[in-house]
Amino acid sequence: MSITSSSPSLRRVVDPILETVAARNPGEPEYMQAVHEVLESIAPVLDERPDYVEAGILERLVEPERQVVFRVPWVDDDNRVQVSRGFRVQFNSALGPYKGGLRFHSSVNLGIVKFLGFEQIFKNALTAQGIGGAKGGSDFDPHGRSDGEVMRFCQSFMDELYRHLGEHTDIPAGDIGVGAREIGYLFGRYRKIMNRHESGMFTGKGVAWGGAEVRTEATGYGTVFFLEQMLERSGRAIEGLNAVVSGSGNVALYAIEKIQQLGGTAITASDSSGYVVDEKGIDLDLLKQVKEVERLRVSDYAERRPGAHFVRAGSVWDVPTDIALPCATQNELDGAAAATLVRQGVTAVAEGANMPCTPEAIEAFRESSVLFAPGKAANAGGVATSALEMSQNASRQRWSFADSEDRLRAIMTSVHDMTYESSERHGARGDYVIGANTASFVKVADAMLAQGVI
Ligand SMILES: NC(=O)C1=CN([C@@H]2O[C@H](COP(=O)(O)OP(=O)(O)OC[C@H]3O[C@@H](n4cnc5c(N)ncnc54)[C@H](O)[C@@H]3O)[C@@H](O)[C@H]2O)C=CC1
Ligand SMILES: O=C(O)CCC(=O)C(=O)O
Repeated sequence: MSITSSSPSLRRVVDPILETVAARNPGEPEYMQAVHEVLESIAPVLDERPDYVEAGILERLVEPERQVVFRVPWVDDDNRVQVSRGFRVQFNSALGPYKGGLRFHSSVNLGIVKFLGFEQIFKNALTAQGIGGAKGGSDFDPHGRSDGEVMRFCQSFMDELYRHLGEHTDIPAGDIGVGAREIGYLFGRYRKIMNRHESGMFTGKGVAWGGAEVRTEATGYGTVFFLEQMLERSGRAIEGLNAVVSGSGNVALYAIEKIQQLGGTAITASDSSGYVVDEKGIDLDLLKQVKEVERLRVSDYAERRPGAHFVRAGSVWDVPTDIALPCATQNELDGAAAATLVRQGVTAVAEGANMPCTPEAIEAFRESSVLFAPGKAANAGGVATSALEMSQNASRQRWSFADSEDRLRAIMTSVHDMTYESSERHGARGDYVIGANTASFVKVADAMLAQGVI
């Protein structure tokens, strides 16, 4: 269901907003895509709640509360000055302090950060952990850079960003290109500048210095927990099924781990150079060694693993599978790839990455009744566990791995149920896109309504 099938009066509400967003944010197709998806999904809510429209909730939602763009100068190993660009978009704090990751990748620009920040508002609402939405990052790419270069870049990045952060203001975490090493350097610089060990101002920290058990695993595990719930609702289970996974970073690795723990077989992993197929099931220890420790390519995995093969051309979505888990990056699974997956009998798709499926791909899954879990629901386990990290920091407690995993599983079950129930309530049972967008939008809109025009 989309608003395009709804009344002309609703189109009169949404179309001018989409036009304004397009005019105000030229050259930001990913941001437009994210806004379209949400606004086109919430027609049933707007129908019931004209007060949201009258209070200008939509117009306010699509305009970030604050956007910071800044220069990040740093010195490379050849003693040359490099200048990167830094971003933080503090999108919406109606539900709690700004919360969302930092991405370091050459493709990062303001539009990418805005699409991620916009998605984060709704994802964070679904976790029910009292966190607002934000995202940030830089066009600096850590790949191929020495530890010293990464450290100097992170320190310079924090030299500006620190003034916008704080445990009650804005709490960053990792995303593409920002893992344990980068978080260490960023946190260290903040601590030095502020002269205080403010644990709750960053999540994803090392467990020995304020980090939470399971945060590393949480996004991948959470995606699989959501998938498990979705399959269970239709009388199926992960056990015995094959999964095709894209990516080989944080989300992909731990999605693979949980699939294998639940009796499924994850048979692929990928990076920007190509993908590996390993019909016996990915050897996770080897993949972690190659990607996390040695920071090499998936082709190196294939070279060391008997029976696995590396494919440079084509797409990981060409591999026949029961389950597809896009865990790499935005728009990595398009309409043609979706058609191939459907033709080859895919049962369920869960987005570990943010917006990895194009609108055409989502439409193809809907038309074929493939179970489809949108990222803002399926990958909410990462940020939810970040909120658990903040709770532990505030109360100076430490929860065990098992306890933290139980809490993550309970949150993902609740995200699933909330999403499913909202899809039912809005006349689209089992459509998790409608369910996630309507359930989260209502939470944010109610908070904005209660807090007045600010
Ligand atoms: N880390 C987290 O807690 C969360 C991450 N996400 C999303 O999950 C996705 C992956 O993030 P992480 O695993 O954290 O990052 P990462 O940096 O650990 O891994 C990213 C992976 O994607 C691959 N990749 C990047 N660009 C690619 C391209 N153009 N083609 C093919 N592969 C490509 C990289 O090779 C790498 O394997 C992103 O969309 C991110 O926004 C979503 C929720 C939370
Ligand atoms: O853990 C966090 O604060 C943010 C994770 C994130 O960036 C995401 O959910 O996309």
